[in-house]
Amino acid sequence: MTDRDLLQWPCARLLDQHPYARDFFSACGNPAMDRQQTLGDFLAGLTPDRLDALGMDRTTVVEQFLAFIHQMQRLQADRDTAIRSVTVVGGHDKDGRPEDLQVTLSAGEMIAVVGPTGAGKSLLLADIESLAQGDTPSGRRILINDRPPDEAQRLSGEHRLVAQLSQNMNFVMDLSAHEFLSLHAESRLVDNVAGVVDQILQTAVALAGEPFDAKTPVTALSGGQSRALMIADVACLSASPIVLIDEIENAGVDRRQALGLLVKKEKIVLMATHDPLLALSGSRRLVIRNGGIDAVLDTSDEERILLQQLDTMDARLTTLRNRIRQGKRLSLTH
Ligand SMILES: Nc1ncnc2c1ncn2[C@@H]1O[C@H](COP(=O)(O)OP(=O)(O)OP(=O)(O)O)[C@@H](O)[C@H]1O
Repeated sequence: MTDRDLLQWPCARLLDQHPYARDFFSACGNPAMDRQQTLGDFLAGLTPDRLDALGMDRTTVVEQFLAFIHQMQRLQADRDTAIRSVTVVGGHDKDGRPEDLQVTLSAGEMIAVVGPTGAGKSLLLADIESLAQGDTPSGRRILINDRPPDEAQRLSGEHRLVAQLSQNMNFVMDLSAHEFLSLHAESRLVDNVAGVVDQILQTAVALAGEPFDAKTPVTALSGGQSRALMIADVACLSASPIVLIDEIENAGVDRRQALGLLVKKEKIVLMATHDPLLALSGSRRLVIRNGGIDAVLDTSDEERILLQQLDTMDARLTTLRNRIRQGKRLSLTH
């Protein structure tokens, strides 16, 4: 069916199948409607006064109506495909022994990925990023909302499911932070580009150890500032529901605040880290050994109490770090 076929539908059928069309009619001032009349006849019958009030000619009203229905259908389709869960179906470890488990991660959850160097943490993140289907060295399969992703989801560039924040961040464009974010916001077709850009900048400055100006070229940002900018960008602008973070501890950002931001946006956050503060902030941690998920540890009550103590220690360390940065002396009391 083409959009234009809608014009032949009786209004009753239209309202039944597209109830939101009522909003459009009420914007037209709810003119009297015969439910058996076709939509085309109804729109053709709008009086010149009504068209004047709408500020559109007859052709534009029809185009606007069809565009409105199309947009609403797209929004609904996006909502229906919202990511509620990601499931990792075990493959095998480096020796080919079966990885006999299935782990489901839910929206709004932060999960740490831990294990010694070379254990296979990055490969697990890469498996999720590529929505592996038994076609990577681990043989794992990834399910989205309990089902294998369709080919379009795997290949789509427009609706990327996964955003990856890697340790090495190199900007190659010579733009200011403000110009860079504006370009991104425009490409995402957001309504209020200036407002969104301001929000990202404020968040990034709050996250970064060292504040920076919107006019700073992105190539002049420090490692920590770049990461802060990208975390704020992913949280505020990216539609990707899954965020993979490969180590964050040396980034010089307020790390827990950064994670809280992503989790609040109902994203699924997976992070390779050995920092106890971050690992215990998650609901669970996946322990990787010899290429396989060896255990899934829930954060225990005792660990949550420990996390509060770590928070206090971290706050003290941050104060000391700031005093060092400001060239001050340290003392036993502050
Ligand atoms: N299940 C597996 N089967 C076969 N090869 C694997 C498996 N898991 C990991 N590998 C391989 O082992 C190597 C090390 O893995 P990876 O880089 O993921 O480790 P890592 O834990 O991220 O290491 P680091 O902490 O040093 O970054 C890679 O070449 C990876 O492809």
